Amino acid sequence: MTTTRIPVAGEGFKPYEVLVGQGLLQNAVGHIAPFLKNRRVFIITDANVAPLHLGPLEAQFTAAGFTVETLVVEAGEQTKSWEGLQQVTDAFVAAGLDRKDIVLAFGGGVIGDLTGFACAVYMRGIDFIQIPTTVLAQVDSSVGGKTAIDHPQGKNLIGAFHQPRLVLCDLDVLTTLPARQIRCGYAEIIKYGLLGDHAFFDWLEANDAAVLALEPEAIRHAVARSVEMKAEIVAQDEREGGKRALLNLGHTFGHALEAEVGFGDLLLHGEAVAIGMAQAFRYSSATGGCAASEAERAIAAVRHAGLPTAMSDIRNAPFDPDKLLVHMGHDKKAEGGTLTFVLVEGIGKAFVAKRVDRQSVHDFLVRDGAQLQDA
Ligand SMILES: NC(=O)c1ccc[n+]([C@@H]2O[C@H](COP(=O)([O-])OP(=O)(O)OC[C@H]3O[C@@H](n4cnc5c(N)ncnc54)[C@H](O)[C@@H]3O)[C@@H](O)[C@H]2O)c1
Ligand SMILES: O=C(O)C(=O)C[C@@H](O)[C@H](O)[C@H](O)COP(=O)(O)O
Ligand SMILES: [Zn+2]
Repeated sequence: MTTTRIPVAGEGFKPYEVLVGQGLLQNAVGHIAPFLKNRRVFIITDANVAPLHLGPLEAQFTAAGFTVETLVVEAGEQTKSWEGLQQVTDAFVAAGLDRKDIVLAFGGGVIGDLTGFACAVYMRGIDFIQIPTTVLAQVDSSVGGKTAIDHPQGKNLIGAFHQPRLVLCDLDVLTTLPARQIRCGYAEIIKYGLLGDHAFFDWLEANDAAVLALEPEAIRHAVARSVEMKAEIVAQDEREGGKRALLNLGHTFGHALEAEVGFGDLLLHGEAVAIGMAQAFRYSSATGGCAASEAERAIAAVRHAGLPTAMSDIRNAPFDPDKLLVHMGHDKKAEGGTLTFVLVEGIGKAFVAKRVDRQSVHDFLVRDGAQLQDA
């Protein structure tokens, strides 16, 4: 299989490439060495990835004469926190990293977001390279430079835009992922079809089983097409002044659910996005913007992949609509106290809707299964 190279270039940042293919990590030093100014690398990974994949990566750099230092953090969303950030930056200080050093974020989206943010603020900015090891991180979080930690009131509330210098998506590392995590990545993959590429959605409808089974050609196409779409949008609007918000389809609803359950294994990000996308289609259909048949088809495709599509699919449902609305008020797309949502006219036709009526969202949430606290 050949390696696909996708350029990411925009006005406000240094261009970089996303490499997608098999066996990339077997030549990690070859890909990464051109970016190293000091003869050392600092790797951040988590406690699940380390025993599975860290050894060969460290050994390669050591054999090539580089000093390798590694920090292994706890796995899971809870690590995208002030404590997680403190742990990482303390390790940078202890290692004496300087502005010529490069950090490797070796893990899923949690590691990429946390490492990227630590690199954005340490010494006011040092370089990092993304080596995403989950489907979700390969198709989405490793590309585009959004880095952050969570706040109890809202997802990714403390963060920075900080682009990586290179992204290495080695499809081979995905084979050790649990099925639930592959499905989470699929949620962000189908998001691209739903927001702006009907042909990709059609292809996914026909090939979801092959993608979820990580069949080589299917997963390669799914990752490459997703990255291509993200790169195209980020190139036009790195700081989310307009079009980039489309990548947030399902996230205003989904992030509120994640915050409400307290950011943990009960509801993973991809699952929250899956429910959120279904809600965006149902809300758009209920308010007359999208044909019911389109909404049904979109939601059926998400459900067919084994993803949740309703709040009642979450174990500790029901949710209080007022509490969800408080979280939505902390969404980064909100403006002057008004809510912004990504809504749809149909499959592949998402748009940004500003000043969405709060009461209509409240009523929708109740119809969609949220329950008033005193009811
Ligand atoms: N920055 C962005 O643009 C962006 C985009 C989408 C999502 N995100 C963020 O990404 C995070 C979710 O990322 P995620 O789904 O990758 O979660 P994650 O980083 O928690 O990884 C999921 C799980 O898989 C394990 N894992 C990782 N690689 C593995 C492998 N190869 N084999 C076996 N296990 C492995 C991890 O240890 C973890 O338990 C969320 O915090 C979300 O907000 C950010
Ligand atoms: O890259 C983007 O832009 C996205 O919105 C991608 C999302 O999948 C991702 O979850 C992102 O972290 C959400 O950003 P936020 O600004 O809503 O926190
Ligand atoms: Zn997301």
